[in-house]
Amino acid sequence: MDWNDTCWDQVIAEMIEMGFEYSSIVEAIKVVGPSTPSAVEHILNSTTGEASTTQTSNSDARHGNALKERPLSTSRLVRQSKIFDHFHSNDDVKEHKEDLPQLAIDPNPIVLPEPSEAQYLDVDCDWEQKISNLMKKHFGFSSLKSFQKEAISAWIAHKDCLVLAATGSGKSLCFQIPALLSGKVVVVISPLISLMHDQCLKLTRHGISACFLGSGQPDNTVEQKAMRGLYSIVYICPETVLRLIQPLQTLAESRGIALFAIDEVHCVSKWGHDFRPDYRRLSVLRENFSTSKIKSLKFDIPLMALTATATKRVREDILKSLHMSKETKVFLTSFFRSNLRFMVKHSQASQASYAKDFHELIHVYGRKKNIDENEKVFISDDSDQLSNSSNASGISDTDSVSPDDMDDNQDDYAYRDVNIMHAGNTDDFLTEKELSIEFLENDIDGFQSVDNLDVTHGDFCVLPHKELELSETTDPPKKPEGRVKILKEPLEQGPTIIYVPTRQATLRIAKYLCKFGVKAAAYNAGLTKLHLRKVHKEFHENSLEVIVATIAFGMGIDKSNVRRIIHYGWPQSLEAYYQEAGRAGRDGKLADCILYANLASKPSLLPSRKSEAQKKQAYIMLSDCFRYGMNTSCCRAKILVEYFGEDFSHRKCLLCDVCTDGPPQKQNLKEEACILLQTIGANNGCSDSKDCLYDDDIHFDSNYRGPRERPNLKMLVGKIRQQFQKFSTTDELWWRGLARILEVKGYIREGDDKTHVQAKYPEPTELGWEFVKSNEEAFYVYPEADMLLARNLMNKPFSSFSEWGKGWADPEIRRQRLERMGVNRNSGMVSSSKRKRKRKGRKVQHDLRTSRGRLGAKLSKYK
Ligand SMILES: Nc1ncnc2c1ncn2[C@@H]1O[C@H](COP(=O)(O)OP(=O)(O)OP(=O)(O)O)[C@@H](O)[C@H]1O
Ligand SMILES: [Mg+2]
Repeated sequence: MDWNDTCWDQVIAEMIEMGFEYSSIVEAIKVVGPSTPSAVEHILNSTTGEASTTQTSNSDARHGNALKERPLSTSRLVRQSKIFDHFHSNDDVKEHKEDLPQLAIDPNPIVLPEPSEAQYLDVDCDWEQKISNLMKKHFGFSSLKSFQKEAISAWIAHKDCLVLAATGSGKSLCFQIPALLSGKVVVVISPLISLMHDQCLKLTRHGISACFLGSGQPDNTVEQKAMRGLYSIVYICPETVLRLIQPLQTLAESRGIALFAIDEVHCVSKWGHDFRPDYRRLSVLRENFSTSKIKSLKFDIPLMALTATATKRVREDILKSLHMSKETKVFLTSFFRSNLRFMVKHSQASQASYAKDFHELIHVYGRKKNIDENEKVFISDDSDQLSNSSNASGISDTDSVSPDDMDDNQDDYAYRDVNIMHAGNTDDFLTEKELSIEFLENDIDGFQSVDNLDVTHGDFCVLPHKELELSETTDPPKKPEGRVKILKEPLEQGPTIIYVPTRQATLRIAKYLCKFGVKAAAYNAGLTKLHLRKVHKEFHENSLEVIVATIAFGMGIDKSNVRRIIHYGWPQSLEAYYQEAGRAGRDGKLADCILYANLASKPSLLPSRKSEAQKKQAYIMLSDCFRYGMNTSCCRAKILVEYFGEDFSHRKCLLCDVCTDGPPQKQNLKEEACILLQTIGANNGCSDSKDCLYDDDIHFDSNYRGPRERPNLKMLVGKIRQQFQKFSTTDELWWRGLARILEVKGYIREGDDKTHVQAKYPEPTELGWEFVKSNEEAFYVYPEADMLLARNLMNKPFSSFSEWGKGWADPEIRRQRLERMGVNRNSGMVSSSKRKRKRKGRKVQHDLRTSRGRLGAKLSKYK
């Protein structure tokens, strides 16, 4: 035989993993040669479907019942074998060894406890050692992290489990190991095709057969093969699972399904940051893969749900929505990532601020000042495609914003990529082959020479985080030596991901960086899949330095050495922010997570088709994010992990900007707080405010009926400026910050029936009035980011608002302004829809005037 041994070994190893018998494999290879697909086809299509069974029975005699009950033919439905049926006994392996000395067979064959024992599995049992060997063989590391151990124990005990562990902590291993251990198929439900690609590539590289099914998989033979049990791990998008229930049931009865893993399971919940309605329908898994539905099953097929970002409410929703068992084990690990350095920086986050904000990046990566023609290709071709694709779908990045989705400020919003999988028809440039799993598998050749693709397997605890346990009262905190050393160390080399809210921004920033010799590329769902795949590949190969992406890039993407995650513009939630920031520093080394946001402007909700309840929730999440940005006094990592319900009360990260720069000086704002509360009360017709000093200069309808007629914060600040000389040049921004502090203290609340990122139509609470009346002299607080910003603005001759505040004394100016604000002396405030109509009318008039003007100018030429 002239085939070389390595080839043989590889094919045999792959096929044993798929669940085929050694003897059948050898027979098949003798006929078709050492090619896995051909050998698989041969076995499955062979008229001796029985042949394999016959051989199986021969080998059964040698291997015992365990192997006998592993079916190879889909036509033969047998009872679901136990998980342990698939572990080889020592004898089995010895026999294999004798037959095939060259084959790298696990020297420590797996012997698992009896199923009865497994119900109460002791983690010190031998199975851990077996897993360790498998891990060493496939992944190059040998010990499970404790949450992985627990999740696998739950699976062995046939229990459902919910795994909540930090980004990059190794959740995938929890469902990969069951595939290796049991010889059955693990079905992984995953939301993004890019993520499925990524994981399949990695698994294949580690010698584990895997495929993905879904809209991005044009090769329909892959689906058939998967349903016949030819892949150990099958990634499926939720829509496809719903379509494939029946074939999956057949698979469960033939080769067997070890587990349904629902990755990124926060997508199930409406209260999460990335709700996908199809995920919610995954309760079909419990209904259709239970002992009551499939008679040959002895246990319901376990569900394993995994995510890095789920609040308590989301967790509860997941358990309920997926109909997970009442005995579901919930494994919660720390969300804290001790090597991530969080920072927030004020920026317009627009083209005007690129030079200032990307100065450092250019310094790190840039090589030249002139545009290199080669580097232009990263973006130039696709910018045309982008405009085509967005026009074709009728969505322009900025046009699709609905005014209803806006809060006061309308800064960074636009159409946002929702899901690369649903991104429309951008496949035109891709051949079928290029999207097939075979192509993906071939792709790994390109990766093999790249050291860095294979992530290092560092735990995140490499930084001395024990030292983080500090007393909050130490002010300034004592910085332990280990941490100080880390702070002084420069960031190691590695790529950067910049997250932006719009597709246009991806292109603009990538282009800008390329100009300075940075190897940058844009990534958004409007670009062709060809481009996206190229970006992925180059990112993994380390030939790209910066990726400028929308949310389409990243979820679950595992690259060890990402050194910076920059968010350029407000994220929509802390869940999304932490999920994206979690791409950084997976090697355990120091990495930066910087949020550049316009701290002078409230973030807006991006347009989407959300129900009222969802929109309300989205505003709450946006508000949390806004407050994270405004915070100046609390460790950022603490805010983030506590957001997910973790107790971090006596700890600080000592890396973030707040920990390192320290909070600003506390200020006594008793007077200002009382004035604000009383002004609010006076304008809310509140009886407690009768003894206030302010006459109601802006006459709102005294018979106002509903909360919508309340003055908003901006107007209230106008009143304060007008009535108090000492505050006449203060900035609205500053008062906005104070109002937020009062809201957090419970002194004011939202008077509107809508949810806003902070109280927009504030009204005082009982507690607020008590505070005003109290004899407490002082009200010391840390000024928030917008207050500090306003203070800087006030150092200038006039801030925009102080200019605005100045004219209020003049009755005519006041009248005009009130009119512009939509306040009618007789009827109170006009409704927002009236205001909108008015604005529209004004715009039409303006357009008419300008076109008339232009026409006039043209005509005048001919006079
Ligand atoms: N027990 C372990 N020991 C060492 N490294 C591990 C271990 N388990 C997993 N890893 C490594 O951790 C890295 C991250 O794993 P994985 O992609 O599963 O993270 P994740 O928790 O799914 O993250 P995300 O939430 O971002 O999807 C992988 O490169 C993996 O090889
Ligand atoms: Mg993952």
